[in-house]
Amino acid sequence: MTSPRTFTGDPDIRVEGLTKRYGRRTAVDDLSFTARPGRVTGFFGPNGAGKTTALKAVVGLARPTAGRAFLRGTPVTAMKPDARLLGVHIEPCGAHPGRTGRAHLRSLTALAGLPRRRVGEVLELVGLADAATRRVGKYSMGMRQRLGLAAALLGDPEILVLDEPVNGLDPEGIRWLRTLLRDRAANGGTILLSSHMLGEAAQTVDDVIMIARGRLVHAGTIRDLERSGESVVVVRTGAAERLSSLVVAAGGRTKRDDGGGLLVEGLDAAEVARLAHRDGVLLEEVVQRTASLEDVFFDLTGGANR
Ligand SMILES: Nc1ncnc2c1ncn2[C@@H]1O[C@H](COP(=O)(O)OP(=O)(O)OP(=O)(O)O)[C@@H](O)[C@H]1O
Repeated sequence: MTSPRTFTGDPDIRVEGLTKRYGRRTAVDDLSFTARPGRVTGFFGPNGAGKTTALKAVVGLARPTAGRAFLRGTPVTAMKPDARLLGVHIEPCGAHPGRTGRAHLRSLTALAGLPRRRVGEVLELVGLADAATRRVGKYSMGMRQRLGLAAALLGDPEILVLDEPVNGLDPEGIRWLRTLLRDRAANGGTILLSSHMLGEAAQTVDDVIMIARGRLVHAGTIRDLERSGESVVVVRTGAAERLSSLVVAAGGRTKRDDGGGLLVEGLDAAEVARLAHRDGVLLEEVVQRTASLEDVFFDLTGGANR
C-alpha cells in the first residue's frame, strides 16, 4: 500500500446475511455490513456479542452456517491467500512461545512469498526491533499484540482486519496504533477492527458497525453516533413537583434520579432555568449532562453481555 489507491466505490469488505451457529447457539445472526477504502470501520459489541466469530468468517477462517463475505466483490471462500491484499490479526496469533519474534515473522514471510526485508521493516514499524530476538513466551500482552500487528502488516496489505487490537496496549501504544491506522486509511487502506470499548476507539474510527447477541443494532458514522447522545439536565430543587409540571407543559419530560434530583429531557439547561425563574421556583443546582459514547453503546446494545 505504498501509493494512495483509486476509489472504485466498491466496498472492500461486504458481508451479506452472515449467520454462524455452534450447535444450538447462534453466535452471529443474519449480519450484513460493508467496510470501505479510506476509512477505519469499528466493529463494536459487548463481550460475547459475536465479533470474533464474524471477523473469522469475513477473512475465511470460519465457515458461515449461512450468508457470505466478499472481498472486493469476490467471495472470500473462493480467494487464494494474498498477504498484499489482506492482513489479519485475530488471537491466538499462532506464534510458538519458544521462538523469537523475528523467527516467527520470518516463517510467515517465507510462507506468504514476501521479501525477507519485510521482517525488519515491520519489527521497526511496530516498535519491536529491540525485542526481535527474545522468545515470544517472554513477551508482555502488549508486545504480543504488536507482534500480531506486525504479522498482519507483513504484506503491506490494502485491507486490514484486526480483532481487539487495542487490548493489552498502554496509552502510548493506543495512540501509536491510532496514528498507524489513520495513516493507512488516509492512503486508501481499508481497516476493520473490533472492540468492546466504543469510547476508547472513537478517535480512531470513521464508521461504526454495532452488534449485540450476534445481530446488527447500529451502522453509521462515529460523528452521527456522537451527535445522537441526548443530553439530560439534572436539577436540584425543593419544588421538584412544581418544576416537573412546568417542564411537561413546555414539552419536556422528567423523571427522578437516584440522588433525589430531577432529570429533564427534551429541554436544555437555559430553558429549564427560564421556566423556573418565571414561576419563582428556586433552583439549587442545574447541570447539563450529555450522554457519553459509552451510554450510547449501552443503550444500543442493551448492555447485552452473554
Ligand atoms: N468454537 C466455538 N464453539 C462454540 N461456541 C462458540 C465458539 N466460538 C464462539 N462461541 C460462542 O459464540 C458467541 C460469540 O463469541 P465471540 O467470541 O464471537 O464474541 P466476541 O464478541 O468476540 O466476544 P469477546 O469480546 O468476549 O471476545 C459466544 O457465546 C461464544 O461462547
